[in-house]
Amino acid sequence: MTSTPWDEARAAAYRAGTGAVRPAASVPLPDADGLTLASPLVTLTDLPAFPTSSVDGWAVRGPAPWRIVGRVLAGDTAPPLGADGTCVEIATGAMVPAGTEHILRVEESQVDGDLVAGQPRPNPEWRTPGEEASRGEELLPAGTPVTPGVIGLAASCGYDEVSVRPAPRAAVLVFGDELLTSGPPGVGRVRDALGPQIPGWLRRLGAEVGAPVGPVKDTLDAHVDAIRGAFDGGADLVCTTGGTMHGPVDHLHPALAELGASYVVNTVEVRPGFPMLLAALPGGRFLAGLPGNPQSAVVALISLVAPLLAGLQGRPAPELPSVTLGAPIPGRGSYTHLALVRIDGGLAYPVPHVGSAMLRGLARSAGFAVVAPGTNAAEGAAVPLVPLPLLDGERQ
Ligand SMILES: Nc1nc2c(c(=O)[nH]1)N[C@H]1C(S)=C(S)[C@@H](COP(=O)(O)OP(=O)(O)OC[C@H]3O[C@@H](n4cnc5c(N)ncnc54)[C@H](O)[C@@H]3O)O[C@H]1N2
Ligand code: MOO
Repeated sequence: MTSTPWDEARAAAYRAGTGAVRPAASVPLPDADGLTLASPLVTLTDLPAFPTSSVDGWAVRGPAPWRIVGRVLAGDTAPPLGADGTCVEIATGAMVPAGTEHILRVEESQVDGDLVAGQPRPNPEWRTPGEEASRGEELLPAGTPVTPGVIGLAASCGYDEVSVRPAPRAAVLVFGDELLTSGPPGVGRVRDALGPQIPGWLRRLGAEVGAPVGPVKDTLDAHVDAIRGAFDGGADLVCTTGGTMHGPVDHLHPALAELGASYVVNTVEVRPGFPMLLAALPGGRFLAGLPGNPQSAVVALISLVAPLLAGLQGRPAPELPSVTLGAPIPGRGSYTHLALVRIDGGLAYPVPHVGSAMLRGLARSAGFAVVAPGTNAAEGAAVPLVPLPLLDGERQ
C-alpha cells in the first residue's frame, strides 16, 4: 500500500474525473441550473440584435421642430424616418428607425399639436447592434457552472436549450454496526453523523444524491451487495463511510477486490483522514472510501470527492485561495495538515474541537488551512485554504 502526497492525490482524483467526464446532453434552459456548460456559450445574434431605444421619447431627424409622423413601440419593426423635420414617438426597447439622428427624452420635450421641440442630449440614447456582443462571439467557456445568470444570458442570445454535463449521480452507503439512526447516543453506540451530512455536501459539489443507505451490516457480503446495489441503481459515484482501515470488521478493501476495483488513491499523506481512498470500477464509475471518523470523512470529501466531481462535470480543477493566518498552526510532520479555520476580519484562525471524531469545530468553520508537510505555519503566513463547499450566506 503506497500512500499518496495530498496534492498529488487531489490531482489524481481530478484526472480520474476528467477521464470519465459525463457525456454532454441538451437540456431546456430552466433545467440547466446547477449543471455545467459542455460547450462554449456562443451568441446566436448580435446583442442587442437591433438598434434599441434606451428611453421613452421622440426619435427625431434634422433640426427642430419635428412633426410627429408615427409611433414605434417595443416589438414593432420601425419604418425609416424619411425626411428632416420629422419624428416618431418611441418607447424604451423599441427599434430605432433608420435615419434617426437623436432621441429626445419625453420629459425633456415640448409638444404643441403635432410638433415636438426640445434639446436632445449629446450622447446617443440607444444601444447599437453588437454593443454587448457580436454574433458568433464566445461569451463563456465550456466548463462554466450554469447559474441563473448564465441561463438568462443564454436566453437573451437566442438559446432554447444548452449543451451541459448532467449532474453525476452519487449514492451514500454508511457502514458500522455501532451506529444509531435516531435518538441520543448511548453506551457503545454513536449516532450516524455521516448519513445525514454527506448528501448535502455532495449536492453542493454538483452531484445528484438520494437518501443514504445503512447502516450496512458489518459483513463482507453485505458490503459487496450494498455497493453492487448502489451501482446497479445508476450511481456514477458511491461514497462509503467507515471501514477504510483493516480492523476485524473493516470490509471495504476486500469488497473492492471482489468487485474488481482498482485504486486511484489508496491512503493519503494527510492528517486527519489518511485512510481515505478512491477506487475506479469498470464503466467509468468510482467509489470514494470516506473514513469513519466524521471530520476525517469530510477531509476525504474535500480532498478526493470535490476534484473528482469537478472532473466528472467538466469543470476546472478547484483552485485554492490563499488566506493569511491570524494565529500559528503547527504542522503534522511529514503529513499535510488540514486545519479547520474560521475567517475573522480577513484573517484565518484555527478553531477548537477539531479531533477527527469531532464535528463541533467543523460546523463553525469556513474551510481547512493547508499546512505543508515538514512545516509549521506562523501567524501572518499565507497558506492555501480548501473551502468547505458552503453556499453564500452559509459561511460564518
Ligand atoms: N491500528 C490502527 N487503527 C486505526 C488507525 C491506524 O492508523 N491504526 N487509524 C485511525 C484513523 S486515522 C481513522 S480515520 C479510523 C478510520 O477507520 P475506518 O474508516 O475503518 O472507520 P471505522 O473503524 O468504521 O470508524 C472509525 C470511528 O468513526 C466512527 N464512525 C464510523 N462511522 C460513523 C458515522 N457514520 N457517524 C459517526 N461516527 C462514525 C466509529 O464509531 C469509530 O469511532 O481508523 C483509526 N484506527
Ligand atoms: O483519519 Mo483519522 O485520524 O486521520 O481520523
